[in-house]
Amino acid sequence: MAKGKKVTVIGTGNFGSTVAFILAMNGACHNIVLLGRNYDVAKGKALDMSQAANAARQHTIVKAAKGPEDMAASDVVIITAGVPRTPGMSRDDLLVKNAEIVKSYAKEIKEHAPDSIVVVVSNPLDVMTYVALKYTGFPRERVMGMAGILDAARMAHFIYEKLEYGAGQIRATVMGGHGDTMVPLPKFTTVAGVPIEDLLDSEEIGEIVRKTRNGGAEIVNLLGDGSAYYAPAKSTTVMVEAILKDTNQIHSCAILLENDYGYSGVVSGVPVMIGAGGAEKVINMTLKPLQQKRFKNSVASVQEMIDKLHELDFFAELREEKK
Ligand SMILES: NC(=O)C1=CN([C@@H]2O[C@H](COP(=O)(O)OP(=O)(O)OC[C@H]3O[C@@H](n4cnc5c(N)ncnc54)[C@H](O)[C@@H]3O)[C@@H](O)[C@H]2O)C=CC1
Ligand SMILES: O=C([O-])CC(=O)C(=O)O
Repeated sequence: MAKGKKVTVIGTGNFGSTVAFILAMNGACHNIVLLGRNYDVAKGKALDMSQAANAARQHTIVKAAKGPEDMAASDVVIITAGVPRTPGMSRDDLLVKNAEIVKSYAKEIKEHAPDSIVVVVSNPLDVMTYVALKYTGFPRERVMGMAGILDAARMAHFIYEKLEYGAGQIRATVMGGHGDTMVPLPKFTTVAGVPIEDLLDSEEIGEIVRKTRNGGAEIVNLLGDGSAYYAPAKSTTVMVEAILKDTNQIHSCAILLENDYGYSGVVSGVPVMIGAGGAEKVINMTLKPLQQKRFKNSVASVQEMIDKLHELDFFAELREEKK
């Protein structure tokens, strides 16, 4: 257990509750704070999770926040508040509504947990990470979005479905934005070190890439009234534990690009070394021309949404602050 460590989870819906529950079950930290819109619901869930931690022989304490000030001294703050999509919608359709929600919480984090590392999960993920970055004013190392670990886990699942062996040994890589233009990278994907191109033909790999891109929508269509949360929550705890335990592991995360892969000023998913300081280093891999083209396309779709927010004068408050 990371002694004395504190994690605040904002949003007590499916994603927020599940991520907090997994952290409590793993004994990843001493204190978890649930900050939701309804105090009684947050308190009920916090009590339930604290009792589960006892059953699991962990001494993590989960508490409900009475207000945003209770996130003070958090090492990590996870933003899960936001509306999920329903069948027929794309993640991008959530842009304006969720940008307002993430902005309001980013301002609270800036005020009450100024030294924390922020992990964003609300969708559309890359733009929400950008919004959190701007409205906390934190350096890029301390504001990351979670998606690449989830998308890679989905790709690994689809590879296993096809191969019927290698479960737990599949290392998939997905870069780019967490949307329809994400970039699964079969060339950087192996099973126990064996490249998947030696195990599957190009048609089979093409099908895996398509299924990975559609992985979130497939679950949205099946659930009918919300989106996936078990794999997303587990993937988020991988990032949070890498921070709390200072592992220096490399994971694909959404981060502000600053002269990375030829881009600056836009958020996208790239391999990042994660440690106690957050995103301590962006790993620049050499992409082939087709991979570069797909990454460019993905970056452009995130940039379009950032531009749309600028058109709506969403960042006006920041201009006022600077004056
Ligand atoms: N990054 C990723 O890979 C993934 C991202 N997501 C995203 O995570 C977010 C949360 O998903 P779920 O927990 O499943 O949804 P949910 O509907 O179960 O919970 C949403 C939470 O946001 C809060 N919320 C909603 N409107 C709010 C408002 N106006 N102000 C303050 N809080 C508000 C709700 O009170 C609730 O706590 C969604 O935006 C979803 O698209 C979901 C899965 C994967
Ligand atoms: O599909 C969605 O809307 C939720 C999400 O981001 C995912 O599960 O990948």
